[in-house]
Amino acid sequence: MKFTKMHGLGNDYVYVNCFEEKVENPEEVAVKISDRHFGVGADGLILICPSDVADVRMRMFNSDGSEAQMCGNGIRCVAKYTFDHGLARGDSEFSVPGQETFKNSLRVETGRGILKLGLAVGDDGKVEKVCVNMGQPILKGEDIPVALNLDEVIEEPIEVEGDVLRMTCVGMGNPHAVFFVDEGVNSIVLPKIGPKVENHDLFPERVNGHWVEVHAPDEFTMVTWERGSGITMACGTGACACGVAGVLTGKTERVTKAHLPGGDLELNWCEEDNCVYMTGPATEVFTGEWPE
Ligand SMILES: N[C@@H](CCC[C@H](N)C(=O)O)C(=O)O
Repeated sequence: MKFTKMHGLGNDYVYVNCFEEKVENPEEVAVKISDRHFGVGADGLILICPSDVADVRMRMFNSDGSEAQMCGNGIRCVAKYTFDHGLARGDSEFSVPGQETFKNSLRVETGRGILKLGLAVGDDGKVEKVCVNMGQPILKGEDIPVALNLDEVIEEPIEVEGDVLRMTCVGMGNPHAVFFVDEGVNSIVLPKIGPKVENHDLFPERVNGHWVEVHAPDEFTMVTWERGSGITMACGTGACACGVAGVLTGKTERVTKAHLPGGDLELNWCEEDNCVYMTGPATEVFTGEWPE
């Protein structure tokens, strides 16, 4: 099986072009191929497949083999692969209301529907940066899902190992719980608290957990424990959820820069269409062949 290793801000996945390859058991392959000692090493597996309704369809599997609805860093890499490898031409325009216009765009079918993306193409004809319309955030408790019968889950208490924390929950197709911390994100012991939050009874489908330090209304730093993959260097859907949580709690403005361990993302929860726009890089690292 031919594969391509790609990353978005260090959130790395093994990508398989399913226009050419067939992956019989992606859940099992994801676990084996993601292993950093016995496999290729990645946060998971992403399949780029033909679609009847969009340019391509993506399926993403965490390193524990679970399938997630969406991956923000992954979709930027899917767009780069699709354009750079000629799977689609992407020759129509894409614009962010009242902001940038991109000459090239793509439509990607995901577990949360069809998402549109604008491509910034460099002088070498390859995609350098991608802006994704991540859709409208999901705020109702049961839709995220969180086991709380609330229209919005803002600064609600959650007990973790005897401590009562305050969480704001946002769905970006997949579920996110955001914790604002005053004492800096380095004070968070992710391997200890991450699994407790991910598997807490309040989250029927588990959850991605993020800890956020706000520096200014337009700037924050975040660290992440991802559902199904643990600590990652970046989480795109998570950054969008943190941007939305910042607005809901009155801590940030709608346009923000998120600092993640692997680099920065630009976020815009646009008032005009209620959609979240996320802009960041996508990088191809190497190609290889997996024997199984
Ligand atoms: N790294 C991703 C999110 C991947 C899926 C997540 N772990 C989940 O299970 O929901 C991103 O960049 O959004």
